[in-house]
Amino acid sequence: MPDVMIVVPTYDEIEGLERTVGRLRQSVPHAELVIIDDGSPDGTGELADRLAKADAGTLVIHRTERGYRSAVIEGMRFAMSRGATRVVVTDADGSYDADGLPELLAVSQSGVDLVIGSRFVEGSDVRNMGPRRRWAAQIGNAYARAMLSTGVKDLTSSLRVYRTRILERIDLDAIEVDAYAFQIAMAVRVAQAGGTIAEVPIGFIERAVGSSKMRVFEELATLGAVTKWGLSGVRALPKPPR
Ligand SMILES: Nc1nc2c(ncn2[C@@H]2O[C@H](COP(=O)(O)OP(=O)(O)O[C@H]3O[C@H](CO)[C@@H](O)[C@H](O)[C@@H]3O)[C@@H](O)[C@H]2O)c(=O)[nH]1
Repeated sequence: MPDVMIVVPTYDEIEGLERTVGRLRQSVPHAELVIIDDGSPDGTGELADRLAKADAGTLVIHRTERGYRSAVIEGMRFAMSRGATRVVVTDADGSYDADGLPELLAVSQSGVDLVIGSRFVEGSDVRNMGPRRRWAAQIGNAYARAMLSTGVKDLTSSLRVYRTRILERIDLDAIEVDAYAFQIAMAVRVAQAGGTIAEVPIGFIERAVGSSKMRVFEELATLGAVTKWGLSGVRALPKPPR
């Protein structure tokens, strides 16, 4: 029974997947890793099968539906069904530095319900992020912080460690937003469920292989969702970590 399950959603990530999985498995060898692939046309699913065949700690779920949010939620549920106490979620392109994961897990082990690998706190090391994406992320995060009255600096980071005890208290089916807004919604839900949240600085290098699946409308949809939540009184005031 794994204590930690790493969830890696994939769609057309054939170029970077093997390296990313290798680095994650090396960084946290005691964890299991599950790739959730949505029938990628580029053969990512077949590559995932080969990686799983070569390594008992790597697993694959093939889906016929498509979507980041539903893939991550499926991975979370799979982790819970296998008895994991912590779920790591990260991207397949290797942009979030796997070397930082043990530190995130140590903070999680100390009892924090959601540990965010943060690009925007002191000590983080962000490279190659073009000005448009950097500004979109920073302005979006500043807006969300103000609207939701939270001090969390990187609400949209997708390198996270959740304790399953907090996921069990969240109605995952009730989350309707996807992409960046999904990341923010999860932080809000953790806070509303009484969970603690901490940020840990990480290394981040903007993807060098493959391409982003998120579209500009996702950024606009995120601003719309944050505005709606903020105006209706939703707050993401996490309990400070003990
Ligand atoms: N299974 C599955 N995986 C998907 C899908 N869409 C995207 N993914 C996977 O989800 C991860 C993130 O998608 P990207 O396309 O790399 O997103 P991004 O635009 O680079 O945005 C990333 O950074 C943001 C913060 O700046 C994050 O908020 C966002 O979640 C993501 O990590 C990648 O591993 C990608 O293959 C999908 O429909 N299905």
